[in-house]
Formats: sequence, C-alpha cells, structure tokens
Amino acid sequence: MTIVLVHQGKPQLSTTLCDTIVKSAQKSLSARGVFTLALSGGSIPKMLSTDNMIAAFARHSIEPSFENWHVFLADERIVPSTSPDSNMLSLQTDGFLSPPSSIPPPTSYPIINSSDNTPSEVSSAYQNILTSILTQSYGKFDTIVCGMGEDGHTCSLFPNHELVRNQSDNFVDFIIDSPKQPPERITLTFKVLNEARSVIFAAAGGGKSDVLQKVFKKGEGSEEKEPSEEEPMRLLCEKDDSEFPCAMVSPSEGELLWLVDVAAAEKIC
Ligand SMILES: O=C1O[C@H](COP(=O)(O)O)[C@@H](O)[C@H](O)[C@H]1O
Repeated sequence: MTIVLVHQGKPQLSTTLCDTIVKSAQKSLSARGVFTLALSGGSIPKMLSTDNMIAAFARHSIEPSFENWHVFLADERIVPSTSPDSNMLSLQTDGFLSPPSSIPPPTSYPIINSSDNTPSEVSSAYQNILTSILTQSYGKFDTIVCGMGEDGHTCSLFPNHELVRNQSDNFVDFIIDSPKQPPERITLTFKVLNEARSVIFAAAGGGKSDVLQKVFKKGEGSEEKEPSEEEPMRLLCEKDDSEFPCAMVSPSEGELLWLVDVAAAEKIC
C-alpha cells in the first residue's frame, strides 16, 4: 500500500514537503554525516523556497543550515545555465539553493554543459560526479523529490519512452527526443530512484487528477475526514504501476510518500 497525503492546497503541501525533507536530513546527518538529496524542477522549486525551508527548520527547533547537504538534479534540461528552462536556475532563484549569506548553503551540482559536449557526455559526467559523492551515503540517495507531469512522467522518464521500456543500469541517462520541450535532457533512472532511502512525490492541481485516478485506488484504512489547514487526509492506496513512469517508482528497501492537494486527488478520494 502507498501512503498518499491529501492537503487542502499547495501551501499546506509545501509545508509537509519541507518538514519531511528537514526530518530526513536530520536523520541522515546523524547516521552518516551527510545528506544526499535530488530535486526536480517544474513546480517543485517554488514549494522549496528558502522561506518555506527556514520555517520548517524553525518548526523542528533547528538553526537553519544546509551544511553537508549535497543537492543533485533529479533531471535537467540541456540548455545554457542562464536559460529559464534550466531546472538548476529555478532551484537557485525560487528554491533554497542560494540562501542568504547568514545561512550555510548546500553544495549543489549543476550539469556541466558546453556546446562541445554531447548529451551522452553530459550524462556520463553527471553520473561520475553523482556516484563519487554518493559513496559518502553508501551508494544511495537519502531523499529524492519527484514531480509528476500531467502525462504521468517523472524526472525526464516519459510514458512509453525507450528509457522506460528498456530500463538501464546507469544511475543517470539522457534523452534527445523529450515529448515536452526542450528535447535534450538528462535524468535519474529507475535504478537509482528505486534504490533511494526515500522518495517523495509532490503533485498539485486539477490537471494531475486524471493520471492519479488511473494510478491509485483508495484502500481500506484510508481516512474519510476532509483535510484541514493543519492536517492532511491520509489515504492508503493500491498503486497500478503498469502504465505511468511516476507509478513505476517504488524504492525496494526505502520509503515512498505521495503528497498531493485536494484538486489533484479529486478523483481518488
Ligand atoms: O519537465 C519537467 O516536468 C516535471 C513535472 O513538472 P510540473 O511543473 O508538472 O511539476 C518535473 O518534475 C521535471 O523536473 C521537469 O524537468
């Protein structure tokens, strides 16, 4: 069964997401001294604003600090670093990757991209840096935050794409024919996603309700009460992993948590 937490709206969902990341960081830092995290682009960076993260540290009575956090991209579009399509740029401008100077920042890893590099070279270079840093957390990500597109893609793993039909043993792979622009991208693979200690999905808005209806069936033990400002509604769902890439992520030994809002969950509640 998969736990799906249904929130009143995006602000409440963002609060749970930031709280879950801060808790996971504390656990990883005390167990291994580092916190390895991968973040998606799209709607995720705004949920992870510096203000939202500082508020999450405060709720846990912890001084805000991203020291010993190593932040990778769950996927990236192969575009110049100044392009508005760059996921790293939106994590820096909308997310917490560039906090005020009083807060120790995380170490973050952009893709190394120049016009001389092919997508395959960009992907191999990213895999090399990622695998070298992941040795510090025993070869696994502590936490990966995934978004979900309205077509059910996650990271840059798109429905029916070759990378989904023939899953590779790489940790990072590339595509040159993304159905969503821009076409050239690198992405974490199912291998590394499914080996993570925890994967958190965050999906908000009515545009996501059709896919969620196909993926989740509400099961016994689900709460019936409406979500409140303070508390999400907890559903225990059966997950159909036959069609959509987002549903094919199920860490074999790790935790899986889905955070959605009422609009996205409308057809499963
Ligand atoms: O293209 C992408 O889309 C997905 C979903 O985006 P969202 O705006 O619907 O949340 C995102 O998770 C991924 O990182 C991005 O490259």
